This record gives sequence, structure tokens and C-alpha cells, in this order.
Amino acid sequence: MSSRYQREREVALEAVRTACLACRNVRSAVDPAKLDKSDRSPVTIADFASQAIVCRAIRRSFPDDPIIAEEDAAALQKAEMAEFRGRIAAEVTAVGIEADAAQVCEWIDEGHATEFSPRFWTLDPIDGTKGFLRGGQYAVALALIVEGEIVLGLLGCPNLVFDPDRADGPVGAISVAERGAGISVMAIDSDETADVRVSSTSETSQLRLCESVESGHSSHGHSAQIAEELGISSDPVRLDSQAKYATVARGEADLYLRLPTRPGYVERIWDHAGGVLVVEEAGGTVTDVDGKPLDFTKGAGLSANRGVVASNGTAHEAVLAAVRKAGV
Ligand SMILES: Nc1ncnc2c1ncn2[C@@H]1O[C@H](COP(=O)(O)O)[C@@H](OP(=O)(O)O)[C@H]1O
Ligand SMILES: [Mg+2]
Repeated sequence: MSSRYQREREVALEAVRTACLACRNVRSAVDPAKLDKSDRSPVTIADFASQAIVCRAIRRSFPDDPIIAEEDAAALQKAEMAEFRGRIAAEVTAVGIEADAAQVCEWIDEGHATEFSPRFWTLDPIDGTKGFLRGGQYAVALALIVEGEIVLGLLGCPNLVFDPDRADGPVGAISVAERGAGISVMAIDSDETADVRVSSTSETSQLRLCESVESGHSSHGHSAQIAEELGISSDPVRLDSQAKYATVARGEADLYLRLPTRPGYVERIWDHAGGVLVVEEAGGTVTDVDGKPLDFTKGAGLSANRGVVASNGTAHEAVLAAVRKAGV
């Protein structure tokens, strides 16, 4: 695979892999230590450790690149958070990056950018924090955006089986996509690599649909209507995080629907950028529910779009027609 962004890929892959290992370590501890953010969504030691690891790596290799990331260290600065800060530093140190609490907070805050710029990274240190907490799917999601176009997309999925045909095979898969250069999936714990491609299913009644576990993140009612319209009789597969994009990319599912639950919710770029390129480079198509391409020039939010439809491409137009019929 010829690569225009070879160095960026290497740095990003190493950082995402290390962040995945830190997340796993926290997950296997008795208490992943959760805080509730001001919007009442959960955040854990692992979210902060992952963000510190990835932001540090990008800052060292690409000092001028802004990073738009989900977390910030503001809540960690309070005096009563000293132990929590110390635990984050210990988790970062445990994966081979020696750091104290102050250093870790500085790295986390490297992800403070919010505005569009000609070249920037976007990071979700743990996408699907609810999935992480319940032992389900989650992802470390990283993308590089140049002139509004995603050029690199990585999804580290520590709980995703590497090869869907080997259910008892290795667990942990990192999808790495580069625009125009394809996608490969790497095992987290070995050098095993796989080429993947979306499915070729065109018969709409045969489409395997995936969606969020959380009905507050995507309307399950509308997706049931759309499935009925398409003649789909199988139940949707529900999983947390951008692991949904990874499953569409490797043909394990044919369709991922993210349907607005309320008017005015603006999707965050870090919840999609990595996954979008992973699906596109595997041969699939991603638009919003109105059929428009996702617009990554608006800062941290996808304010020009509503919802997301990611498919194997073949079925995309038929799905959009069903989405319109359902009145999404
Ligand atoms: N009302 C809403 N509609 C769509 N997405 C939402 C939402 N409220 C929160 N989210 C996002 O949904 C993400 C999880 O998606 P999924 O349901 O596919 O696992 C969360 O990411 P984090 O887990 O990183 O906070 C959060 O950003
Ligand atoms: Mg997220």
C-alpha cells in the first residue's frame, strides 16, 4: 500500500495501540473509577489515560498540529481529585510512559482545540464509555483531517474479535485506513494483519443492521420502521462505539444507522471521523440521514448534518429512501 502519510500512520498506530493497552489494564482492575461529567455522561481513568497517551505522541511528532479531543483536564485540577490524578499517571506509567500527575494533565489538555484548521487531529480516547463500563465494545478513535478531508482514520477496538470467522481467536483489532491507500486490520497483541472489505449484499431484506445499545443515542423506533420498510426480519445487532463502523467495514454487518433522537443534537466529529474513513476505504459509503456527506469543516460538531447512515455502498440509496419514508 503506497502511503502519503507514512509517519503519521506509524505514530498514530503506536499511540492507539498503547492507549488500548492502558484501557484494558483499567478495565481489568476492580474499579475503573468513574466520574460523571457536567452532561452526566461517564468518564473514567482510562478515558484520561488514553487521551494523555495519544495527545503526547502527536505533540512530540507533530508539534504544530491542533488536536480536537473529547476530554479536558479541568475537572481533574480540583484538590479532591489528587488521588484520581495519581491513578491516571500510574496507568500511563504502567504502559511504559513515565509521567507524574501534572504532566499527564498537560498532555490531556493538548487536545483542547475546538476550531477547524487546515490540518488537525480529532480524538475520542474512549468512544462508548458506557460500553467500556459494562464490559461491551468501546474504541480508541483517532483521525487526521486535512483541508476538511479525513486522510487517516484509526479505530482501536480492544474487545472486538480480530477475525469474525474465528470467534475463539484473538480479541482486539485496530483498523487503520488511509484515504486512497486502503484499510488493514491489525491484532492488538500480535503482528497478525488482515485485509477487509464490506459485504456485497444488495438484497435489502438480507441486510444485517447494527445500531447503538443506547436508545438515547439513536432512535430504535425509527430503525425498526426502516427495517420493516426494507423487509429485514432479523433483529438489529446492538453494540457500543465506533466498533459499529469496524463491523460494517469487514462485512460482518451491512448497515449502521444512527438516527437522531431529538432535533438539534449535533454529532461530535470524534464520534465519527475515524470510523467514516474505515468504512469508505473498505468500499462502503457514509452519509447523513439526508444523503449528504459528513462535513468536517465546522469545528467539533457535525453541525451541517443530521445522524449517520454507513453502509456497504451497494444498498445505500435504497436505505436512504427507507429513511425518508420513515420520516426521520
Ligand atoms: N443524544 C445523543 N445522540 C447521539 N449521540 C450521542 C447522544 N448523546 C451522547 N452521544 C454520543 O454517543 C457516543 C456513544 O455512541 P454509541 O451509542 O454508538 O456507543 C458517546 O460517546 P462517548 O462514549 O465517547 O461519550 C456520545 O458522544
Ligand atoms: Mg465518543
